[in-house]
Amino acid sequence: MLAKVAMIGGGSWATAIIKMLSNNIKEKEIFWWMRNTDAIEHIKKYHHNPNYLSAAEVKIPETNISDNISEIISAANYIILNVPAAFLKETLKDVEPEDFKGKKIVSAIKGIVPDENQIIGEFLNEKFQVPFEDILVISGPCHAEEVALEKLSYLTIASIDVEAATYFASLLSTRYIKTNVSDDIFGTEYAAVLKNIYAVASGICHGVGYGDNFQAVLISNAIREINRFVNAVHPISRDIKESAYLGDLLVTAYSQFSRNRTFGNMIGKGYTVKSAQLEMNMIAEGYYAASCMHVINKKYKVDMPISRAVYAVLYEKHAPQIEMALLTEQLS
Ligand SMILES: NC(=O)C1=CN([C@@H]2O[C@H](COP(=O)(O)OP(=O)(O)OC[C@H]3O[C@@H](n4cnc5c(N)ncnc54)[C@H](OP(=O)(O)O)[C@@H]3O)[C@@H](O)[C@H]2O)C=CC1
Ligand SMILES: O=C(CO)COP(=O)(O)O
Repeated sequence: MLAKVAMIGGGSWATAIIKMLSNNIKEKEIFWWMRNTDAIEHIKKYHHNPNYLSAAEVKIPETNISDNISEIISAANYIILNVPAAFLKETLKDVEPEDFKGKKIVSAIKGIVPDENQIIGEFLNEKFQVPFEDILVISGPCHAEEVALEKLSYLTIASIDVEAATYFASLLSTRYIKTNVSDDIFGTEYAAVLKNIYAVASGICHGVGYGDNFQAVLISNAIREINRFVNAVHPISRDIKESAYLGDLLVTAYSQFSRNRTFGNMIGKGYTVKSAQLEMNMIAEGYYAASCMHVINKKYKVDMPISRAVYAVLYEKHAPQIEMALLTEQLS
């Protein structure tokens, strides 16, 4: 059966995945939903997304592109959700559980749905009755900007249905994209959410003046926090050093392209949350995740000093300089 893939979202990661899908040689039909009608007209006319990855001139092929989400979802059998988690409920407000029935729903989102405090898989399962077997997750250390430049990158596709994950991975692989497959949807999602908080921490530390030596200690502690948390939520045998976990943490904490690190750096330098968000024009998921994880961890009570420190800076207005100094006393 010919794969029909729908992309829901019009940001940088959506644009990068559209590029992968269109550079991949397997025959497929691509459908694309975004809310911005001016961008839709621009893409139809000039084959570039005017607002995201525009500097790299990512070429968009002839695509079925529309702002009618129901039409786009009904046309496809693989639906990639790719808006920041904070906007997922609004994006899917006119979508019914019936619309997702019999389709594979792929989350490319690395975030938690606010208010619900659920990872995307749990949210889809509870609100749209999508069986867990029909949920796929795209993760791994991979910035959209490097995809645009065709720099070698590795993605992990996770699903309980490993055969579906393997097939979907085969639609993404290209000369510059290699893929791994995993069955750990819960660990993969939570690790991707948490690394955004640690990338914010990394940026804050850089912003207040800590150097590479401390950064290495921070990230060594961060991977242990991730390990403790995913083991508490979903205790299976996994190697936390795999690229979907440790690799994603490293790239987000260190890369010049990371939205979360950039956001944290501004906070460390004294910007308010509002002004940092306005300056960026892109979404740092770690900001929302810090609050959601604070709530979720009330249930699990995992020791997470870095996550707690980021929450204190972003939501309790603690001074970054003081909060990070207190944190240094808790790391080893
Ligand atoms: N960028 C990357 O390298 C990677 C991102 N991800 C994940 O992909 C997901 C999407 O992020 P990314 O593509 O980077 O996002 P961007 O910051 O590039 O784009 C933001 C997106 O959010 C939309 N948006 C902004 N405000 C609203 C709103 N109020 N209501 C509805 N939609 C809104 C924008 O639409 P509009 O343009 O119309 O304003 C745009 O589509 C995130 O979960 C991220 O963690 C995962 C791996 C890599
Ligand atoms: O998940 C990512 C890279 O793997 C993207 O991280 P940022 O949102 O911080 O850029």
